Amino acid sequence: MGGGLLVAGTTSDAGKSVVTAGICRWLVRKGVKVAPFKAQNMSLNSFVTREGAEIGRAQAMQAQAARVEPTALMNPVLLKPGSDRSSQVVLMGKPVGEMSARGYHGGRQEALLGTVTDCLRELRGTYDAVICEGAGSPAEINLRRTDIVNMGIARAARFPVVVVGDIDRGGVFASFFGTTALLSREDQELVAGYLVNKFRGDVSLLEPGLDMLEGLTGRRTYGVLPFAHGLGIDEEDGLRVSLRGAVRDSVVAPPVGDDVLRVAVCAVPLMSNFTDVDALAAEPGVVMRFVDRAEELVDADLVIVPGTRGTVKALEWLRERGLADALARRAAEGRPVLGICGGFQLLGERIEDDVESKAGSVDGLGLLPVRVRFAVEKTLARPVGSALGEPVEGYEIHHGVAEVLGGEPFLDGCRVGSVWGTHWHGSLESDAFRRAFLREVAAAAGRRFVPAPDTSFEALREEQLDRLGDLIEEHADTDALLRLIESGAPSGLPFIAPGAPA
Ligand SMILES: NC(=O)CC[C@H](N)C(=O)O
Repeated sequence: MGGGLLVAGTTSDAGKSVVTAGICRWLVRKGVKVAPFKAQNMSLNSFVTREGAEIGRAQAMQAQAARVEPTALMNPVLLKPGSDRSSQVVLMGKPVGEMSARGYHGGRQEALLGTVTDCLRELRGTYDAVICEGAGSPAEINLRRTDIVNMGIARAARFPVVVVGDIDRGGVFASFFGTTALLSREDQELVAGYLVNKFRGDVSLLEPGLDMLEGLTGRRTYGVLPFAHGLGIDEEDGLRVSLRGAVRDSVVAPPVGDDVLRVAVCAVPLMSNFTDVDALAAEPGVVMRFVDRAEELVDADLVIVPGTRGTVKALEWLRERGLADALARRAAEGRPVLGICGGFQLLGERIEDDVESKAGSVDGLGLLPVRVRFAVEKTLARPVGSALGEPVEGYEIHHGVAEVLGGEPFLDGCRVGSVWGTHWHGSLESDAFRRAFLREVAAAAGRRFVPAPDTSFEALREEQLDRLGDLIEEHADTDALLRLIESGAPSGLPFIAPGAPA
C-alpha cells in the first residue's frame, strides 16, 4: 500500500502523539503493517533502539502501539534543548552537535529535508502505512519555508493531513479555520479535515458547529474523541504535569499494606526521562510528587534525583534551593535517595565537565564514591543485568563516564547505605526488581508499605495503547480514515483565503 497520513495539530499538546499511537494500534489490530514517523522531535524524553540509536520516547511508544521494533528511521531528527536558545541535534540516533535555534532555522534544518524524506521513503517501502506526526502547528508562518516536520514532509510525501484540535481549551473552530486559511494553496490541497480531541459532553451540541465548519472550509471532521482520563503515552514536549501533581491521573488500586510510600522527585532543570518514575507511580500505595523545595523532602520516604541534560546546572539548582543540604541530611540519617543518570552523577564526589556545561571541575554532593568525566562521545546502550537478586533491563543516554570507587555495585553504579545511583534509565519498569527495591525503601523508611504482588508495568502500558486504539475505533470514522491513508487527500478541496502570507 505504501500509504500514510500526517497528524498535525492546531497547537502543541492537542493530542497528536496519542492520536498517532491510537491510529497505529487500530491499524495493526486490522492486520495492517504500520509504522509511526516523526521527522523531527524536540524532547528530553528519549529512548535507545536495539541498534543503539537515540529517538524520542513518543515514537518508541507509537512503535509499540504498531507492534514493531522502534528504529532511528521513525524519528531521524531529535532536538534536545539545553537552554531556551540552543539544542543538541541528534541525527539518525547520534548526536552531531549543539546548535542555536537561529542557526538551526537559518539553514541547517532545511538541509535535513532530504534525509527525513529518505527515511520516510524507506519506511514506506517496508510498511503498508506510515502514520506521521507533525510538530506544534503547521501554520507557523514564520517557520514554513524551512519546515521539515509538518507541511514540508506532507508535501514531499503527498500525504493527506488531518488536523487535531483540543476542544477542552476552547477555540477549536477558529483554530481549525485559521490553521487551514494560513496555509498556501498547495498545502491546503493536502489538508483533508479535522479531528476534535478531548471532548466532554453531548456530541449533538457540537454537530451544528462541525457542519458550519464544513460549510466554511469544505472539509469534514473525521472524529470527535472524548476526553479520556489518565490516558497518555510518554510525554515528549517537556514536563506537562504540575510540579505538585501526580505523574498522571490514572486509576490505581488501593494500597496492599497499612502505609503508603511517599516518593518525592526533584524537578531539576532540564529534567530528562522523567518517565522513569511512571513505573513507581503505577504501584498501588505509592504517592508521587515532583518537588522543588527542601521542606517537601521532610516527609518523603524516597527522594529521586532524576536525569537531566544539565548535570552541573541541576547541581547549582539543588544547592540554591537548599535541596542539596536536605539530601545530605537524609543520606546521613539512612533515609533513601535514588539518583538516576544526571541525578546519579551529581551525587558523586567530583564532576569534570568540558562538554555539557563546560564548567570544568565541579564538586558533586559527595554522597556516593563516584567521579564523573564528561566525554564528547555519548554512551547509548541497552544494558541488562540484575540487582537485589532480580533481573533488570534499562537503557543509557549520557556523556558522563562514571568511575565507581567504592560502595556496593548497583546497575553499573553503586549503593552506599540508603543512597543508590545508576546511569540506567527504565530500571524501575522491571517488575520484580521494582518490588524488591520498594521493599528495601519501605524497610529503611520504617513504613508498613507492601508492594502489590502482581503489577505488570508492561501490561499497563499495553492496556493504555489498547485504549487509544479503542478511542479511534469507536469515535473516528475509520472507513474514511482508511480511504485517506490508502488514496490520499480527496481532490477538489477548496482554497480558503487569505492563504500563506507572501
Ligand atoms: N540522561 C541523562 O540524565 C544525561 C546525564 C548527563 N547530562 C550526561 O549527558 O551525561
